Amino acid sequence: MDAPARAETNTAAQEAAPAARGGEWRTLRSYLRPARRLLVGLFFLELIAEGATLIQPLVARSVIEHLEEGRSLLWPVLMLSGIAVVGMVLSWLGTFLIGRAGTGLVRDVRQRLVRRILGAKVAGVERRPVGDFLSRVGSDTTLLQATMADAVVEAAAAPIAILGAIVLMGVIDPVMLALVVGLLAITTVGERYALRRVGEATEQEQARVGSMTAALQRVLIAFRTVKASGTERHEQQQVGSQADGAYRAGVRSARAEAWVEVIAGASMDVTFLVVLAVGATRVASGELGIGGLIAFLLYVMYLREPVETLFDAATDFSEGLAAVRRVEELNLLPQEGSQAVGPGTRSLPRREDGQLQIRCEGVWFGYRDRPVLQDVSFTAGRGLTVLVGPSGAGKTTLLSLVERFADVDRGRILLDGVDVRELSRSELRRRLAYVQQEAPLLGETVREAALYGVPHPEEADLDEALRSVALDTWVNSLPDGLDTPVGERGVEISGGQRQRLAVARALLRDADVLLLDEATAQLDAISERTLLDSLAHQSHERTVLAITHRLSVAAEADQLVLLDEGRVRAVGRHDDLLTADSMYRELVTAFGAQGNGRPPLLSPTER
Ligand SMILES: Nc1ncnc2c1ncn2[C@@H]1O[C@H](COP(=O)(O)OP(=O)(O)OP(=O)(O)O)[C@@H](O)[C@H]1O
Repeated sequence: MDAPARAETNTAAQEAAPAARGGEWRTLRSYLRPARRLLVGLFFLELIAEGATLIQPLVARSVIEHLEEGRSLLWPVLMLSGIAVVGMVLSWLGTFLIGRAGTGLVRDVRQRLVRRILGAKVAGVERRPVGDFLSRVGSDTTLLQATMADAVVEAAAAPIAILGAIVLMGVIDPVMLALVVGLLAITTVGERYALRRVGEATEQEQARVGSMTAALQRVLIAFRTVKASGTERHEQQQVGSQADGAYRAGVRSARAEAWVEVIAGASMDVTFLVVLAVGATRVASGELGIGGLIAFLLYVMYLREPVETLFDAATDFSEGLAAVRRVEELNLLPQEGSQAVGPGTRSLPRREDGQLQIRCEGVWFGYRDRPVLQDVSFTAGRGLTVLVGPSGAGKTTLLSLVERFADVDRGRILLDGVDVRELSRSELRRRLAYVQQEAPLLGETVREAALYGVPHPEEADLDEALRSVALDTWVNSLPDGLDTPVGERGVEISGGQRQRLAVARALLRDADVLLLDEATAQLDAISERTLLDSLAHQSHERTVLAITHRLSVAAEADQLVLLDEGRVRAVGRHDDLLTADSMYRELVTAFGAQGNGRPPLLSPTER
């Protein structure tokens, strides 16, 4: 296997592995780093709130002692009220700030993920189902919010609150304290087991949600095909079975969470009853005052909250770490990087005549270990060069290599003598305009779609580009003209109009090279003719490299490159190939037989 192919396989293996397993805590810390000041502030706020609650039992003991001694209750009652008010204010502030920190954390993680996805290599992104990205960026990050900020602050403050209570309980009665600590320790063992189950089930649930989103996405993209094929029920079962899988994992998670809750609650209830029973005997034997017993019981009740907080935080962490693992897998997507490979970045001088020569020299390329292009060599200069050949011959792959969506395994692709790998990707892509096979539209209106990625949009250029793809009349007929919405996937316009709009966008980019991957495939014969005339005109000023199965385009070309099973079979003009190459003749005959509404490319005698 070639080195680049091996590198790609290795990266894929890395990705497939549970990416950040074991390193989740480090990752989590990196997520929290930007909010660390706020989190530290919240931690102290939490401590003050806990402190205020901690002294309540002592004040309560003092109320009882005041009552026993017949003294005024004014000060103790005022103190209790003051503590309650401070507690409420701090509680509001803490809840709000924790919520804000959580939302901020999710925003940061989402923005980082989107940056990583957009910077990733094309192969890495196209290998995954789209829905999988959506669920990781959407629902997994939401899970992080519920978990992290709350859990981090509260889990950090709770042990201190527990410690404070334990110290004060020790002051009141060390024997009963030993009892309480022993009981709490026993319950921790069961809780740890249940928590591990929560983490596993949550990860499975999120993975199933990802698969469900991906399945639904596929259905929505091919909605008409699904309807026309009558496969609604089948698809419903497919998506439904993923939803069912998520449900079953969710139930497992809920069961484990319920156990955590029960263990937390039971440990406190049992502790309270044991303290009450043992405390009563100690009061009876005079080892403890009644005020002391009441204060101790209040501390046991007080302990319930931080102990439950700790248990909840542990559950949240288990869920959150499962989300971290899934989010981190996307963060490991191999990145393109903007820099050129090799000794240094070169740049292409702007040419006055605005066209660049593309030269392929002995290009080899394979997906994993399967060769797709083999020793491909040809030169495309000013004018229209058309790549033709049977399906799967490697035409789209060749354009991908010019755009550097992937790099050649062997050989070189040169732009005006400069290896494309020695150019930064941004410089390279600035000089190219590319229309991909499906011609998807980005932008909400006709104007936005046409100007997408156009560096210096000018209204006059826009009008001209629309005219040259014969869309001007259509745009004028729209209710809001250029500002008419075109729908999420451009479904409110026809396939042909969408392709023409994509070509207009490519023309507007004013690039030196136009790369068109079946850009006329969805046009009717008359529209195709118009677009071809326009392209022929454009190609006097540019280098156009176009793929087509329509040989009406090929006949217009300055040069044809016939690819077959990844190899260049013939290069020349339509007439030359017609006489010299039997495969080309067969393709032309087959095309003529389909009837494209134009004069036949072969005369009856040639056939
Ligand atoms: N991302 C990929 N991973 C693995 N194999 C791929 C990938 N993309 C394309 N191939 C394979 O590479 C070969 C060439 O594909 P390519 O799309 O370049 O052909 P093409 O000539 O453009 O075909 P068509 O005319 O049908 O669009 C095909 O056998 C295809 O299955």
